[in-house]
Amino acid sequence: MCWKRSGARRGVCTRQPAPRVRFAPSPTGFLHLGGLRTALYNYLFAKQRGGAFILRLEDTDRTRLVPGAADAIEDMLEWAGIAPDESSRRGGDYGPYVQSERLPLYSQAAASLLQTGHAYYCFCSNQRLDLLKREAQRSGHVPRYDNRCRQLRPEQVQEKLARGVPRAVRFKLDAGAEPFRDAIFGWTRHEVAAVEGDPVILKADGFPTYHLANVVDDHHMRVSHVLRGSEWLISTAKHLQLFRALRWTPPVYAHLPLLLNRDGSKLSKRQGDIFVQRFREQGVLPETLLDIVTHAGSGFDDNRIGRRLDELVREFNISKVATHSALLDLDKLDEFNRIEDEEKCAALRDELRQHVLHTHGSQISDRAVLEPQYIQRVLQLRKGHICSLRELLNHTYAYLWIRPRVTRQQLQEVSAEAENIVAAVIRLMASGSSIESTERLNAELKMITSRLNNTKYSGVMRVLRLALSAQQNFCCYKGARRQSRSVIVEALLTVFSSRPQNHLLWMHRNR
Ligand SMILES: Nc1ncnc2c1ncn2[C@@H]1O[C@H](COP(=O)(O)OP(=O)(O)OP(=O)(O)O)[C@@H](O)[C@H]1O
Repeated sequence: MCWKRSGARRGVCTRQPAPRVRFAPSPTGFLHLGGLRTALYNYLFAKQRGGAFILRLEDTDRTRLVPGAADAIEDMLEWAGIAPDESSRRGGDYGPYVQSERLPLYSQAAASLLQTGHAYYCFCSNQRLDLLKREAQRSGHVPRYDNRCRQLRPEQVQEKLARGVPRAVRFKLDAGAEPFRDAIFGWTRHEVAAVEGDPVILKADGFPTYHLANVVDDHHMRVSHVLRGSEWLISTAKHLQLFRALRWTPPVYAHLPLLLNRDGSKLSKRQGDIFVQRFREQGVLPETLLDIVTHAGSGFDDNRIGRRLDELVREFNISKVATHSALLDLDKLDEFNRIEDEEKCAALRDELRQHVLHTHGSQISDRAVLEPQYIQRVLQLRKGHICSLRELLNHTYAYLWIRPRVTRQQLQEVSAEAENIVAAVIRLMASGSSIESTERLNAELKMITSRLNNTKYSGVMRVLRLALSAQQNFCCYKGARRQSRSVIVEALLTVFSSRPQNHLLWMHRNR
């Protein structure tokens, strides 16, 4: 392999075929940040080598299915910019991409294992299995199946089958353990038969368990590399035994460290506050979430933030993925969540438009604020200042979308020259001068100030601030309460350059 970890035998780096990697969540809940990171690393690994990123839904645990979760998982991958190349939505040559639609493949594999003597029918009732479990717990042992049905003679099996006794299929675990080399954890060895009873691979309802379905699908979908959470490391010995028994070549395994909550517990679907969807609803930017999850872990030469997706693809280095789990630091969210470049702004336009419509809908009298150029302008001017799109919807920024309610009297209370200031600015706008930069606008406003009697630049700013926003102060971003003139100039510039019917003009006509 070209990406051997240190300690592994150095081999000749031969050209590898493009990898096929899969992200295989169960739709038992929505995508959370831990799942997002595992999906991202699969994506990065595939894209870096010109391979395919596959989404396979593991929905064999029918009791825990959450309606809508399957679609929502793919929606969130798309939103994060890491859409799969193959999935049930996108299609592909190796479908179906949902396990419940692949049942015949699992029955065939189970039948083949039964035939070659690697599996057997288990007729044990749930009551017996419960009893075993309770006895083990009472005596302080880890519960495990006692492999009783392994000992059934062929005629006993036939008799039970003929009577229609409910049965599962169990895989015969080999004693002993062959080591295998995990691409992240290095050489690993686990004597699974010493601690576990023979696992069920096909349940009485005809559905496979995770172990069989995983192996069968990875084989038939030609998955070359499995990058999954490290909670599966211990099961890998079992999966390799299944591959061997079925005479199939296993994929390369790479177990990724888990993302943990502050209290050290694994992020899980049962914890709504870390759902990707939740962050999206709060207006958090997709790039920010990718930053957060990559920053928490490892896999890069350095831990800088603000990488674009193509940079993540280029810079991802699987040999740098650590084996220890990482704590998720959501306090970093603000730091990460800045709109940094124009490319990202463009992608966010539609989303912001939806948010604006949703928040201010009926109050919007000036439809030009919904035009892409205007929204783009707002994003460009606010980039670097806001932490999330949602901030652009709170009252501080309402002036960007709806007309502020300010009366002539209120303006006059701020300055006796209010009337003249507004009139001069409106003349400037009407003159058709192209004012594209804050510097230029600043200069013009200073010029206006110099023509007024007894009014300082700060007085002009106060009037304009009130006229534009109905606010005495601008609080421009979380944690930084500023009354900065440049903010007023910027706001004015936004209104100036992109809104045909701007507030000042409107006020002038309707006072
Ligand atoms: N906290 C986590 N950190 C990193 N990867 C994770 C984390 N949780 C799950 N994964 C990985 O994401 C993939 C999809 O996981 P899955 O859909 O089973 O989510 P889950 O949170 O483990 O589910 P559940 O909470 O129901 O156990 C798996 O490869 C899994 O190992």
